[in-house]
Amino acid sequence: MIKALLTDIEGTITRISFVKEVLFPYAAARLPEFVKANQQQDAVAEQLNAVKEFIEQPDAPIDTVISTLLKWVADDKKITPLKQLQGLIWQAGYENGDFTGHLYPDAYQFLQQQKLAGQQLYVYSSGSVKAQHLIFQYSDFGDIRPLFTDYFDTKVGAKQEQSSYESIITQLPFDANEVLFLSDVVSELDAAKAAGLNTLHLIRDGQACSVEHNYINDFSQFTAEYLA
Ligand SMILES: CSCCC(=O)C(=O)COP(=O)(O)O
Ligand SMILES: [Mg+2]
Repeated sequence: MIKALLTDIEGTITRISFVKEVLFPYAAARLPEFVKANQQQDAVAEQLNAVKEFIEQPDAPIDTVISTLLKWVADDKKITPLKQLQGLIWQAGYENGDFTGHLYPDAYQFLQQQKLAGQQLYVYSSGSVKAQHLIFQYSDFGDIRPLFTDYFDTKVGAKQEQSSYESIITQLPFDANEVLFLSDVVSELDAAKAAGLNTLHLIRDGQACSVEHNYINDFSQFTAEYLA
Protein backbone atom coordinates (compact mmCIF):
# COMPACT_ATOMS: atom_id res chain seq x y z
CA MET A 1 0.00 0.00 0.00
CA ILE A 2 1.35 3.40 -1.00
CA LYS A 3 2.07 5.80 1.86
CA ALA A 4 4.23 8.37 0.08
CA LEU A 5 4.60 9.94 -3.34
CA LEU A 6 7.99 10.97 -4.75
CA THR A 7 7.58 13.30 -7.70
CA ASP A 8 9.78 14.60 -10.45
CA ILE A 9 9.18 18.23 -11.48
CA GLU A 10 9.88 19.00 -15.15
CA GLY A 11 7.50 17.15 -17.47
CA THR A 12 5.56 15.63 -14.57
CA ILE A 13 4.02 18.49 -12.59
CA THR A 14 5.60 21.39 -14.51
CA ARG A 15 5.53 22.11 -18.24
CA ILE A 16 8.84 21.27 -19.94
CA SER A 17 8.78 24.54 -21.90
CA PHE A 18 8.72 26.58 -18.66
CA VAL A 19 12.02 25.01 -17.63
CA LYS A 20 13.66 24.97 -21.08
CA GLU A 21 12.35 28.26 -22.50
CA VAL A 22 12.07 30.42 -19.37
CA LEU A 23 14.29 29.15 -16.54
CA PHE A 24 17.31 27.87 -18.48
CA PRO A 25 17.71 30.96 -20.75
CA TYR A 26 17.23 33.28 -17.75
CA ALA A 27 20.08 31.58 -15.87
CA ALA A 28 22.32 31.29 -18.93
CA ALA A 29 22.01 35.00 -19.74
CA ARG A 30 23.00 36.00 -16.20
CA LEU A 31 25.50 33.25 -15.42
CA PRO A 32 28.76 34.96 -16.54
CA GLU A 33 28.05 38.16 -14.63
CA PHE A 34 26.69 36.29 -11.60
CA VAL A 35 29.72 34.00 -11.38
CA LYS A 36 32.22 36.85 -11.77
CA ALA A 37 30.45 39.03 -9.19
CA ASN A 38 29.96 36.28 -6.60
CA GLN A 39 32.94 33.97 -7.12
CA GLN A 40 34.33 34.75 -3.64
CA GLN A 41 31.09 33.80 -1.86
CA ASP A 42 31.31 30.37 -0.25
CA ALA A 43 28.16 28.98 -1.88
CA VAL A 44 29.38 30.00 -5.35
CA ALA A 45 33.07 29.20 -4.83
CA GLU A 46 32.14 25.67 -3.78
CA GLN A 47 30.34 25.08 -7.08
CA LEU A 48 33.11 26.67 -9.17
CA ASN A 49 35.63 24.35 -7.51
CA ALA A 50 33.34 21.41 -8.27
CA VAL A 51 33.34 22.40 -11.96
CA LYS A 52 37.16 22.54 -11.97
CA GLU A 53 37.29 19.14 -10.33
CA PHE A 54 34.80 17.72 -12.85
CA ILE A 55 36.86 18.93 -15.83
CA GLU A 56 40.07 17.91 -14.02
CA GLN A 57 41.58 21.39 -14.31
CA PRO A 58 42.13 22.60 -10.72
CA ASP A 59 43.68 25.86 -11.96
CA ALA A 60 41.16 26.60 -14.71
CA PRO A 61 40.61 30.34 -15.20
CA ILE A 62 37.16 31.75 -14.49
CA ASP A 63 36.42 32.15 -18.23
CA THR A 64 37.00 28.42 -18.78
CA VAL A 65 34.68 27.59 -15.89
CA ILE A 66 32.00 29.89 -17.31
CA SER A 67 32.25 28.49 -20.84
CA THR A 68 32.06 24.95 -19.40
CA LEU A 69 28.91 25.85 -17.49
CA LEU A 70 27.32 27.46 -20.57
CA LYS A 71 28.12 24.37 -22.65
CA TRP A 72 26.43 22.23 -19.98
CA VAL A 73 23.38 24.51 -20.13
CA ALA A 74 23.24 24.17 -23.94
CA ASP A 75 23.46 20.38 -23.62
CA ASP A 76 20.96 20.27 -20.68
CA LYS A 77 23.52 18.45 -18.56
CA LYS A 78 22.23 17.62 -15.07
CA ILE A 79 25.62 18.15 -13.43
CA THR A 80 25.36 19.14 -9.78
CA PRO A 81 27.42 22.41 -9.73
CA LEU A 82 25.49 23.77 -12.71
CA LYS A 83 22.14 22.86 -11.14
CA GLN A 84 23.17 24.45 -7.84
CA LEU A 85 24.26 27.70 -9.55
CA GLN A 86 21.06 27.87 -11.63
CA GLY A 87 19.06 27.76 -8.40
CA LEU A 88 21.02 30.69 -6.99
CA ILE A 89 20.47 32.75 -10.16
CA TRP A 90 16.74 31.98 -10.42
CA GLN A 91 16.15 33.45 -6.96
CA ALA A 92 16.35 37.02 -8.34
CA GLY A 93 13.97 36.16 -11.20
CA TYR A 94 11.31 34.84 -8.85
CA GLU A 95 11.78 37.64 -6.32
CA ASN A 96 11.57 40.33 -9.05
CA GLY A 97 8.40 38.76 -10.45
CA ASP A 98 10.07 38.04 -13.81
CA PHE A 99 8.21 34.70 -13.78
CA THR A 100 6.22 32.43 -11.49
CA GLY A 101 6.76 28.71 -11.09
CA HIS A 102 4.63 26.81 -13.58
CA LEU A 103 2.51 23.99 -12.22
CA TYR A 104 -0.11 22.10 -14.23
CA PRO A 105 -3.52 22.76 -12.62
CA ASP A 106 -4.27 19.02 -12.58
CA ALA A 107 -0.96 18.42 -10.77
CA TYR A 108 -1.70 21.06 -8.16
CA GLN A 109 -5.17 19.65 -7.53
CA PHE A 110 -3.77 16.11 -7.36
CA LEU A 111 -1.02 17.03 -4.89
CA GLN A 112 -3.52 18.85 -2.67
CA GLN A 113 -5.91 15.87 -2.73
CA GLN A 114 -3.19 13.35 -1.94
CA LYS A 115 -1.85 15.44 0.92
CA LEU A 116 -5.36 15.77 2.36
CA ALA A 117 -5.83 12.01 2.01
CA GLY A 118 -2.75 11.44 4.18
CA GLN A 119 0.01 10.77 1.66
CA GLN A 120 3.45 12.19 2.43
CA LEU A 121 4.75 14.13 -0.58
CA TYR A 122 8.43 14.25 -1.55
CA VAL A 123 10.25 15.77 -4.50
CA TYR A 124 13.19 14.42 -6.48
CA SER A 125 14.40 16.67 -9.28
CA SER A 126 17.64 17.43 -11.09
CA GLY A 127 16.92 21.03 -10.15
CA SER A 128 18.66 21.86 -6.86
CA VAL A 129 16.73 21.74 -3.59
CA LYS A 130 16.97 25.54 -3.57
CA ALA A 131 15.46 25.67 -7.08
CA GLN A 132 12.70 23.32 -5.91
CA HIS A 133 11.89 25.55 -2.93
CA LEU A 134 11.74 28.57 -5.27
CA ILE A 135 9.43 27.05 -7.90
CA PHE A 136 6.99 26.05 -5.15
CA GLN A 137 7.33 29.25 -3.09
CA TYR A 138 6.60 31.38 -6.18
CA SER A 139 4.27 28.96 -7.96
CA ASP A 140 1.29 29.93 -10.11
CA PHE A 141 -0.83 28.86 -7.11
CA GLY A 142 1.11 30.79 -4.47
CA ASP A 143 3.43 29.30 -1.89
CA ILE A 144 2.74 25.57 -1.92
CA ARG A 145 5.84 24.45 0.01
CA PRO A 146 3.72 23.19 2.94
CA LEU A 147 2.52 20.36 0.70
CA PHE A 148 5.96 18.75 0.68
CA THR A 149 7.70 16.89 3.47
CA ASP A 150 11.20 16.85 1.96
CA TYR A 151 13.18 17.48 -1.21
CA PHE A 152 16.02 15.62 -2.98
CA ASP A 153 18.32 16.66 -5.81
CA THR A 154 21.36 15.27 -7.63
CA LYS A 155 23.35 15.37 -4.41
CA VAL A 156 21.86 11.89 -3.80
CA GLY A 157 22.98 10.88 -7.30
CA ALA A 158 21.70 10.99 -10.87
CA LYS A 159 18.05 10.23 -11.52
CA GLN A 160 18.93 7.35 -13.85
CA GLU A 161 20.82 5.53 -11.08
CA GLN A 162 19.17 2.84 -8.94
CA SER A 163 21.45 3.81 -6.05
CA SER A 164 19.92 7.31 -5.94
CA TYR A 165 16.48 5.90 -5.13
CA GLU A 166 17.99 3.49 -2.62
CA SER A 167 19.68 6.45 -0.93
CA ILE A 168 16.40 8.40 -0.81
CA ILE A 169 14.58 5.42 0.71
CA THR A 170 17.14 5.21 3.51
CA GLN A 171 16.18 8.81 4.36
CA LEU A 172 12.40 8.18 4.41
CA PRO A 173 10.33 6.47 7.11
CA PHE A 174 8.91 4.14 4.45
CA ASP A 175 9.93 0.97 2.65
CA ALA A 176 10.56 1.22 -1.08
CA ASN A 177 7.35 -0.67 -1.89
CA GLU A 178 5.32 1.96 0.01
CA VAL A 179 6.52 4.76 -2.27
CA LEU A 180 5.14 5.71 -5.70
CA PHE A 181 7.59 7.55 -7.98
CA LEU A 182 6.09 9.85 -10.63
CA SER A 183 8.15 10.87 -13.68
CA ASP A 184 8.01 11.57 -17.41
CA VAL A 185 11.37 9.88 -18.10
CA VAL A 186 11.51 6.10 -18.63
CA SER A 187 15.17 5.74 -17.56
CA GLU A 188 14.30 7.38 -14.21
CA LEU A 189 11.27 5.12 -13.75
CA ASP A 190 13.41 2.06 -14.60
CA ALA A 191 15.97 3.03 -11.95
CA ALA A 192 13.28 3.64 -9.32
CA LYS A 193 11.59 0.33 -10.14
CA ALA A 194 14.93 -1.49 -9.85
CA ALA A 195 15.25 0.03 -6.36
CA GLY A 196 11.86 -1.45 -5.44
CA LEU A 197 9.67 1.66 -5.73
CA ASN A 198 6.32 1.65 -7.49
CA THR A 199 6.26 3.78 -10.63
CA LEU A 200 3.80 5.86 -12.64
CA HIS A 201 4.74 7.39 -15.98
CA LEU A 202 3.33 10.83 -16.92
CA ILE A 203 2.97 11.04 -20.69
CA ARG A 204 1.71 14.55 -21.11
CA ASP A 205 1.35 14.62 -24.92
CA GLY A 206 -1.14 11.79 -24.80
CA GLN A 207 0.27 10.09 -27.88
CA ALA A 208 2.69 7.44 -26.67
CA CYS A 209 2.10 4.53 -24.34
CA SER A 210 4.33 2.86 -21.78
CA VAL A 211 4.97 -0.86 -21.69
CA GLU A 212 7.18 -1.14 -18.62
CA HIS A 213 5.28 1.21 -16.29
CA ASN A 214 1.70 2.20 -15.54
CA TYR A 215 1.02 5.50 -17.26
CA ILE A 216 -1.40 8.41 -17.31
CA ASN A 217 -1.61 11.51 -19.52
CA ASP A 218 -2.50 13.83 -16.67
CA PHE A 219 -3.55 13.50 -13.06
CA SER A 220 -7.29 13.50 -13.84
CA GLN A 221 -6.61 9.89 -14.96
CA PHE A 222 -5.08 8.92 -11.61
CA THR A 223 -7.07 6.19 -9.86
CA ALA A 224 -6.91 4.46 -6.48
CA GLU A 225 -5.43 1.35 -8.11
CA TYR A 226 -2.07 3.15 -8.24
CA LEU A 227 -2.13 3.45 -4.44
CA ALA A 228 -2.98 -0.20 -3.75
C1 LIG B 1 13.30 22.78 -9.85
S1 LIG B 1 12.78 23.53 -11.32
C2 LIG B 1 14.11 23.32 -12.43
C3 LIG B 1 14.21 21.95 -12.93
C4 LIG B 1 15.53 21.66 -13.55
O1 LIG B 1 16.49 22.40 -13.41
C5 LIG B 1 15.70 20.46 -14.29
O2 LIG B 1 16.80 20.17 -14.74
C6 LIG B 1 14.53 19.56 -14.48
O3 LIG B 1 14.82 18.33 -13.96
P1 LIG B 1 13.66 17.29 -13.50
O4 LIG B 1 14.46 16.27 -12.78
O5 LIG B 1 12.68 18.01 -12.63
O6 LIG B 1 13.02 16.74 -14.74
MG1 LIG C 1 11.16 15.19 -15.59
